[in-house]
This record gives sequence, structure tokens and C-alpha cells, in this order.
Amino acid sequence: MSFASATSRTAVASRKLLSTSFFPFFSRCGANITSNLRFFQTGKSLRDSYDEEKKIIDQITTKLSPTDTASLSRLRNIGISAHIDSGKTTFTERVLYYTGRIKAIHEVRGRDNVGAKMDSMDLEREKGITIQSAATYCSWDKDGKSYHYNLIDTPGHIDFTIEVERALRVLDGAVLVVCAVSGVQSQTVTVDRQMRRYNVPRITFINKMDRMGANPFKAIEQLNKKLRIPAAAIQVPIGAESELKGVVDIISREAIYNEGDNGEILRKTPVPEDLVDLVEEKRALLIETLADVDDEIAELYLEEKEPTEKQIHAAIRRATIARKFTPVLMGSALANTGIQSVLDSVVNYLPDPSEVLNTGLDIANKESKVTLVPSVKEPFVGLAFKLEEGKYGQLTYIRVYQGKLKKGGYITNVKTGKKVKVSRLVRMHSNDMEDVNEVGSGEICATFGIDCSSGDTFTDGVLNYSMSSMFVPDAVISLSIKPKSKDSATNFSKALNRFTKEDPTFRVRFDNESKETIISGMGELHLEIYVERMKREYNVECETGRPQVSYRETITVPAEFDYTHKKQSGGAGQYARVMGNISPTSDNGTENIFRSQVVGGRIPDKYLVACQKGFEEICEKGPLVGHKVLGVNMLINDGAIHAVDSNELSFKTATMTAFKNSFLQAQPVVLEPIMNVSVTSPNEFQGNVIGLLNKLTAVIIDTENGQDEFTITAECPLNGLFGFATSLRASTQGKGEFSLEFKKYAPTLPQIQKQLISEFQKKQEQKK
Ligand SMILES: Nc1nc2c(ncn2[C@@H]2O[C@H](COP(=O)(O)OP(=O)(O)OP(=O)(O)O)[C@@H](O)[C@H]2O)c(=O)[nH]1
Repeated sequence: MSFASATSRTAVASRKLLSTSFFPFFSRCGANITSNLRFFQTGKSLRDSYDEEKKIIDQITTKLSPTDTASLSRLRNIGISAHIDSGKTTFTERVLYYTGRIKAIHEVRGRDNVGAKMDSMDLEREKGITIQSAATYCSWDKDGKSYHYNLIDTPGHIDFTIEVERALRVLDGAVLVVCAVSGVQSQTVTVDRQMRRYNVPRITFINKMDRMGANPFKAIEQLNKKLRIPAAAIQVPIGAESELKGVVDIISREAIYNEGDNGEILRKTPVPEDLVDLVEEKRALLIETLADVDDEIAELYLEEKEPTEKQIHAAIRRATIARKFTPVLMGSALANTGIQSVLDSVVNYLPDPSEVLNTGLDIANKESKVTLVPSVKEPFVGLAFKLEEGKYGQLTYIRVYQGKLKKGGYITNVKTGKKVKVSRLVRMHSNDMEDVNEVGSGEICATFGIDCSSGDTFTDGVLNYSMSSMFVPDAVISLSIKPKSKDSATNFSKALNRFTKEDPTFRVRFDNESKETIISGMGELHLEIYVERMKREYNVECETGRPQVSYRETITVPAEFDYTHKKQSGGAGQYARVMGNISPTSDNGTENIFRSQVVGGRIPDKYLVACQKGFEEICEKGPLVGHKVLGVNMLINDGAIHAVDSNELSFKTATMTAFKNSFLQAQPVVLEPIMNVSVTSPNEFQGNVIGLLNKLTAVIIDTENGQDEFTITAECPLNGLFGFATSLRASTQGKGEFSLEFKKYAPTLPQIQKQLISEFQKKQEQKK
């Protein structure tokens, strides 16, 4: 931050302290001074990080041709993200309708049995939840210009979180949908964290304003407090609950009514008399919040000048793109109110592809960071961010970062070096597609017949760039699975193959000991959906075992080893000696580290490679209870070989046994996944819910009491949460809702550890 802006900000803060009593224009905002000062204090680091980014973005802009700039300025790649059931799909359905992409509105779980366009899987339509993110595009006309939107509707359930991750990875902006009654919920916080991870600016839409108890201003307060992002309304509602009629744009001081059968007609009038005070109050608050995050408004604020409409729009745009602010709109998707303003705000406040920084790594140049230039004249660089098995083979979604993608052209997969032909290029509209010949920089499209994995980078074949990949969370739950009929074996493996390729959080392994196929994933629902898809899409009925928690095992103290593996009786012998130690890693156990410091070539390099392989193998199936090892360092610093009998296998075996022996001496513990549980239910069931959580040894972190509902956030071992949906339903007469998210691994209770060890040992005995 420059000295000048720092000074003006300090002045803004003190000016605010005075404003309540001395400046009538801002006098209604006194109550918010403290919270705004907090933003003023925290604003610094956010601001500094973006200032650096902005300098690079400005340099990139100079490399764009006027044609690039013109086409990019009309493009928006946006995601719709929110907590479960906030209305993302219902909202997107209206967006498609108002932009003319669909001719009629169909509801999620609607009576017409058609279902929303973006929930194209049968399962999604039946369950009324979004499982896969769906991509579409549409055009929106504003001020005589036509804007092209690439839109991704993402699931709200944490079990399908990878869908949100990969969408946000390639989007430039997002609409965060928040329920007007429930406000900021657990999953809103998760989505917000994901947006921060990928530096995605967002505008906020408070949905369900037609519901009883809707309170947009409480939701805004929660955005400020819980998400710690300065947020302010740019609208106020006209009417409430079933009487909701429209919104007032507080910047233009104009009332907008949605009329017509589907709210498609917009009637604009001056602000209704009874709303004038509220509009002025919220307008002053908006300007005050902007003064905290934008220099131009801060200057005007100090000079006691009221900014013009144009200045307010420009400030909101700057602050939103800099991720220092989120403008808040409101309405009801179901009641067709307020959606068109959101579409306008996407143009007004969310960035086009040239206004965000996208970088890659230049593999040919020591993986140095390179900035991508979204010009069609640059060599092609694109990221395959999502795979889907379609009617015509594998469908690969690609975001084009620079250059262009042409039908009939060739692109190279940087990871494999394979050159492939782009034989078909399409734009996706949920599960339908439209063929195109060419797709330019900044765009999102899909191709057929390209063999790759999710997250692979493609280039023109000359550039050797790789885009940084997505965050893939670890699986927390697993179960054994097998087809009911032997005839289905081929389809069974085909399905598993496809699902793992599509979804990096869905994992499959074959357990050699139990001779079972084990699938693991993000939660019960996640695995349940795949079992169901197996039946519907591959005609394979499966038997599954009881869901098992994915435990981890680690050590708490260091231990040394000196182990010799010897088999020298008859035939080719085996000999390997390894010495060293194991110790807990200092990073809270998120990975395992193997090192070797053997001097004088006492163990040749090729054998050390075998040692590392042995280490990696045993970490997959730990010595204590047969689960993955986490957070262990292994150092091999000495050893010996035999001139004739030593080989790779001997060193691998020696390392595995040495590891196992020392692990058991290093006070090992079993770790279990601890979940963040958020339960919302009508107030009358609070006692029941607390009782239920106590039974599960949950630790209650926070309780929030609303007028009708309460929300409890607790940390609870996953082990106790199987079947939680059923017990919560029973305790709340079916009115309670909950969401789960993995929080951390923590040691299990000693009696559970004992039980797990004894079960594991029993299994080992049986095998002998
Ligand atoms: N009263 C009211 N209900 C709404 C509104 N918008 C959506 N709903 C209802 O809320 C429920 C969830 O809507 P969806 O659009 O499926 O929500 P979602 O966020 O896409 O759901 P997931 O993708 O499963 O997380 C449905 O029953 C909708 O009809 C609204 O504005 N008002």
C-alpha cells in the first residue's frame, strides 16, 4: 500500500468516528463503524497481495490487440456456488430462461417431472441435488452490447466438493448464493474458502426472499462477520415474504418490479415512499464500506462529496475484482424476482478473462512461473479440468488460457508428450452440445476423443507449460464392493475405471489380503451415488460392505533400526542391511518423507531407490492396523551389501521390515478423521440435537440461535456418524438438516485403538 493511500485510509477511519455526530449524510451508519474499522485494519494484506497482481495484469493488457480486448471484454466465466439447497440450480434455470437459452422454466423436483436443465442426471432429478457440475453458456444484452457467459452450476454437498474445486480453478468470477433465512451456512464458509484458494472474486445473491423469516441484512452481517469479506447491499427488497414484488437499486435509486408470468417484464419506477429512508440508509452504508476498500471513494468521503453513480459502479468493480468487497443483491429465484439484476452485475462487477492473473510453470525453464496472455495470437495453452464419459466417448472440458483451439488442429498433452487431434469441438449446454469450429482465448469448451486425466495441461507442442493443478482432498470413508453376478465383472471394472478417471476424490484399490475391491471417497452419499450409477449406467448390481472409516497411523517418538535381511540357503540368495531411524514429521503429519544419507556408496543408488519403494509400499498399509501411514520421516544412513546376494528386492524387503519393527517401537497411534458437523433445526429440538451429539462424543464449537431455528457446529469423529441422517431425522421429526466436512485427523480413544489393533491382528492370524 502506498503511503498516500495509507494516510487517506487512516483519515477515513477517523472521519468515520466523527460521521455519526457531525455529518448528516452518513449519520445513519454509526452502528457499523466498529465493523468497518475492523476491515480497515485487515484490509492491508489483502490489498497488498492484489496490488502486486494488478501490476502484472496491467502489463499483460499491453500485450493484447484491440480485437483481443474487445472480445474478452464481452466474456465472463462464472460459477454459481453455495451451501446445499440454497437455490443454485433454481437460480441458474432462471438465468437460462431470461437469456433465452431455454424456452420454459422447470423446477428442481418440479411437478412436471422434467427437472431443472442443469440437473441432467436422472439421479440428480430424483434426489433434487446437484451431483456433477454442469457447464453451459448464454448471452446477456446490456446497454446495447451482447455479453457471452460461460456458466458452471456446482453441487453444494461437500461429498461432491471436487466439482466445486475444479470449477473454481477455471472460472474468473462467481455468484455466491445465500439463503435469506438461513444466512451464511457451513458450506457457504467452505465455498468461500475454495474461492479464496483460487482467488475468485464474487458477487452475492441472497435468494429465497419470498420465504417466511427472510432477512437479507442479517445475512449481510454474517457475510461480514463469518466470511470476513466487506459486504454491502446494493439493493433493498420491495415487500417481503409472499408479498415480495421486486427490488430497489440503491445506486440508481430506482425500483424494479418483476412482472409477467415468469418475471420476465421489468417495470421501473421511482423509489416507493415507504422505502426512501431505508434506501438512503443502505446507500450511505454502501459508500462507507466502499470508502474502506477503495481510494477514490475514500478521497470523496473525506471531502464530504457524494460519489456519482458512475463512480460507485467503478469502485464496486475495482474492489470486487481485487477481492476486497462483495456487492450484495437479493431476490427469489423461485418467485422469479431480482435475477436480471444479477446478470447485469456480472457484467458490471465481475472480471473478464484479461482482468485476472493466470500463471503456469515453464517446465523447460526450471519450472519458473510464467504469466499467460489471453490473446488469440499467442501459442495455445489450455487446461483439461473435467472429464465425462458421454455418448460419443470421453468428453474433455478445456479452459483455453491463451491462443485458440481449432477443430482439426493438433494439441499436445504436456504430461505425456502425446500429440492429439481435436476432431470435434463443442460448447456444452448441460448435457446437450453444440459444435463449433474454433474457440478463442479465455473460453471454456469441450472436445471428444482426447486421452488425458483431469488436470492435464495441453499446449501447441512447442510451449512446455503446466498449469498448477487442483486441490484434491483425501478420502475419509471406504467400503468393499463386488458385483452380485459374475457376468457383470467386465462392466464392473469399466465403470470403476471411468469413475476414477472422472473424479480424483473417488479411489479404487484391490486389497490383496481380503481379496476385495475397496472404493473410497468423501462421504457416504458420494459412494452411494457411485454404487447407484453403477446399477443405472452399467447395469451392475453390487453388494457392498459396511462403510469403514479411513484411519491413519503415525508415530509419536523417534526409533532407530539396524536390520539385516538374509536368505542364503540354497539357490540365489538375498542380502540387505539397512540402518537409520524413523521420526514424526513436524508438519502435523500431512505426508511421509523418505531420505537417504549413505556415505561412501555403502548402499548403491539403485538399491536406495528400492528402499524408497519399500517405504512407499508399507506406508500404504501400516504395521499397526493396516491403514495408511501419515507423518513419518524415514532416514537410511548406513547399511551393507553382499557382493553376490544383494539385489533390489532384498533392499525393498529389508526396508519394509525395518520400518515395521521400528514403527511398532515408536509409540504408534491410530488417527481418525474428525468431521465438522453443522446441524440446523427448529428451536424446539435443540435439546434432542445436543443430546444426540453428546452421545457421539462430539465437541460443540458454536451454537447460533435464530428466531425459529438454531445451528450447532461441532467436531465429531466420523466413526460415530454413520447413519447420522437417520438418527437426526428421528430426533427432529425429520426437520433437522446437517452437513459434514472433513476437519483433521486426531488420535482415536485408547479403547478404539485397542479394538482396531486386535481386529487387525486377528485377521493377520487367520491368514497364516
Ligand atoms: N421459497 C423458495 N424456495 C426456493 C427458492 N429457490 C430455490 N428454492 C427451493 O429450494 C430447493 C433447493 O433448490 P436447488 O435449486 O436445487 O438448490 P441447489 O443449491 O442447486 O441444491 P444443491 O445443488 O443440491 O446443493 C428446491 O426445493 C427449490 O424449489 C426461492 O427463491 N424461494
